[in-house]
Order: sequence, then C-alpha cells, then structure tokens
Amino acid sequence: MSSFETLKSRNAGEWQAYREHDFVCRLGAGTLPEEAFRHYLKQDYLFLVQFARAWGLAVYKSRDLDEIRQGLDSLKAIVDVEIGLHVGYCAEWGIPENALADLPPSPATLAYTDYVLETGLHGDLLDLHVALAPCIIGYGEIALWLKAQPFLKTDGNPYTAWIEMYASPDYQALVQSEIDWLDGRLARLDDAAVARLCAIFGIATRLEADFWQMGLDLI
Ligand SMILES: Cc1ncc(CO)c(N)n1
Repeated sequence: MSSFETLKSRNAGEWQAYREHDFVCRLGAGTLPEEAFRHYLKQDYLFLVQFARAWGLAVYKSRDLDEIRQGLDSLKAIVDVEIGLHVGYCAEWGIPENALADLPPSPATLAYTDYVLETGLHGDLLDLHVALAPCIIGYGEIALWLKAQPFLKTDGNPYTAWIEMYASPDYQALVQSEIDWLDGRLARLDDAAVARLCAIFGIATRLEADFWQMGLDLI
C-alpha cells in the first residue's frame, strides 16, 4: 500500500539533497550570509503569493464541499496569517513592504511556482497536493532535522526564529494533516498512478532544492 513515505523513499536522493542543502545547514549553523537570507526572504514573499493562488486552484479543483473547505482554510491561513507574518518578518530584516510588491521573480522562483500551478491546472487535486507536498511537509521536516543536528547553533543564531516557526506545534500539526490526507489518497491507487505521482514529487523536490540554491547564488 502506498503512502506519503512511498513518494519520499522513491525520491530519496532528491529528498536528502533538499533537506540537507548547504543553505539549510548554514541556517542551522548560523553561518549563512545575511544577504543570502534577505534574498531568500524576498523571493519567498513572491512564492507565498503564488502559493495562495495554488490553494485557490485547489478550491476550484475540489469535487465536494469538504474539499472546498479544506482548500479555503489553507487559502485563508496563507492570506490572513502567513503572508502577514512574512511581511512583518521581512521588516525585521530591514526589507520594507513596498520593496516586496514589485520585486522581479528569480528564475528559480518562477520555475517552482509555474511548475506547481501548471501541475494543478492540468491534473487533479491530488496532483496539485503532491506538487505542494515538498513545500508544506518539507519545511516541517527540515526544521525538526536541523534541531537534531550537532552543528545547530542556538545561542545568537539570527535564524533561530525561522527554524522555530517551522518546528512549532502549529506548523507541525499542518504537516501531519497534509501527510494524513496524502496517505488516505495514495492508499487507493494502483502502481502506475503512484509512479506518476512519484515523478511529480521528485520534480517539485528538485525545484525546492533549486530555491535554496538561489539564496546562495543571489540571483
Ligand atoms: C519555497 C518555500 N517552500 C515552502 C515554504 C513553506 O511554506 C515556503 N515558505 N517557501
């Protein structure tokens, strides 16, 4: 029987490269250049706006009211809470809101957001969730992974608030509900359908790793 674990284990190399990317390790060690983090934060604002659209698409791709409610809850959480927190967080890092609005997206941002939206547009609700899984579930796993690493710097690490946000019980509960939803859907599929979804998951995971790399390359 397939589950979220199947998507991960069949893309083990991609998943590890994403979770343990140099950008992530340097965040944990507190050695990431602040310019790299600022660049990442700005591009992540653009990502979150497209992420909100992806949940709008999930509402449209829904087949019943329960699915509509689930998509709507996620859309509202992003628009009302997450983007607001992100704008506040950017301000603390010296990036004013008006610097975010007409920012040009980096190629890595475009590649990732276009892939998610394109996958959802042409596929069904499960395709869209699988394309979003590395992002929703990955950040939760990355935060917990970092907290278990011997190189983690806790005192005076400027990135502690970021790590704690994704390690928080609130975020972890969101991760668990996404895993549960995916497990329920994946359990019913035949091998060919699972193989197709593994391919989507692998591409989305690689594009997430490219998003980290973009932070280091400052483009
Ligand atoms: C690129 C990216 N992936 C995932 C998340 C988690 O919401 C985020 N904020 N940004």
